[in-house]
Amino acid sequence: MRVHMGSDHAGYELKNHLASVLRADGHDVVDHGPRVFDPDDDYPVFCIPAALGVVADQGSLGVVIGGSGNGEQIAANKVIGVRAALAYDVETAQLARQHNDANVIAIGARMHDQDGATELVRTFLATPFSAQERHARRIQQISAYEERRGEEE
Ligand SMILES: O=C(CO)[C@H](O)[C@H](O)COP(=O)(O)O
Repeated sequence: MRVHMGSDHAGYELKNHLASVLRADGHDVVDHGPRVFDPDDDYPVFCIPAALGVVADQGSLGVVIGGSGNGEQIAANKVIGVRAALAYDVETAQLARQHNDANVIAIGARMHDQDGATELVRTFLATPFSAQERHARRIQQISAYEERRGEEE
């Protein structure tokens, strides 16, 4: 599977670690940066391109990483077609796929050790959407809102 990744300085080390783990697992990783560690860099610069990469690349998934994962999730969710979920344990990583058909996972590098974060990402990538009618219906309601965004409610 192709995996689009982006982070900021706080997620830089974990992003690089995950990129090599996922490549070893057989995934095709596209690294949207940062390419070098800069303690003053900003997550939207890298996480929005990663999210755009997911939307432009059908069947791919995304991983965005920062200190908490919050801003990275917010930035990714501004891209139309992205459903980014902040996963903080294995169950939220699973549910993000099963119930929400999330196409981007956000991870807080300051909240987990490398092995813990790796488990969350592997779980996310390996879990399919349940396709249950009630979940598909709710996702469709979000997509419909996205399409009419800016129009009067
Ligand atoms: O998690 C994040 C956004 O939600 C950022 O990684 C975090 O805010 C960066 O903090 P600092 O610039 O103090 O290292």
